[in-house]
Amino acid sequence: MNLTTRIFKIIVIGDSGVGKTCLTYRFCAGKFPEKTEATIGVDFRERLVEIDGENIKIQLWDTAGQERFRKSMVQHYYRNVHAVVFVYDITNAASFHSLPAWIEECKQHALGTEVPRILVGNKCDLQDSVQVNTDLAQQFADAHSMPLFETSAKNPNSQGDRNYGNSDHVEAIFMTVAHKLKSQKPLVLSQPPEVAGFSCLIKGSM
Ligand SMILES: Nc1nc2c(ncn2[C@@H]2O[C@H](COP(=O)(O)OP(=O)(O)OP(=O)(O)O)[C@@H](O)[C@H]2O)c(=O)[nH]1
Repeated sequence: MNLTTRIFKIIVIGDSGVGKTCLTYRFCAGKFPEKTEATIGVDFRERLVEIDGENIKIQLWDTAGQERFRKSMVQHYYRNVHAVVFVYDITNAASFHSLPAWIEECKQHALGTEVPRILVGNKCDLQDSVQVNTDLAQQFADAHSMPLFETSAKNPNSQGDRNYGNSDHVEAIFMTVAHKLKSQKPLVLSQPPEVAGFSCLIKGSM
């Protein structure tokens, strides 16, 4: 019997308002939060999943998009990171144009190229307000060797131009990252098993 639980630390970064809190909440709590406030420092959510008979704890570090709320915490985000999720808002071109700066921040904190990265375009339910088309985002993703996912934390079943037909797409995105990490060589962090299911720390305002 396997008594250890591997922990995967995944940081979620991108401009303020792109939906990082909503995406992480969707994955950990299974729903869209009724109300969110700007993240201060970092919020931390986690969910226990089982992959191929092994317990995996997926820790999502929801980082503040606003510079003034990041400064003091930023060093902590980047310690022992297993994967990075870059998020932009498909209805906000500026959030897409900020991506190089977020990639640079990772580089500044010595995140190696071996750390898997994915790109997520959020808010696909708002198809009438698209400012970043899929082809442009795909070119960027290809140039940085990242897979691209377009989704909606609000309605993960939203039908967009392409790729959005899968049910609970947000779930599939984070599980894809977890599967990728599991297939890599064993990681050092482990801890005794906890109660089955998931636990989730959420902001007081929700
Ligand atoms: N329509 C729509 N709105 C969304 C979606 N995801 C988030 N939002 C809204 O976008 C706003 C910002 O969402 P947050 O999740 O707080 O954004 P954030 O990236 O965590 O922002 P910071 O904490 O400031 O970095 C909120 O009003 C959400 O309700 C989505 O998929 N669709």
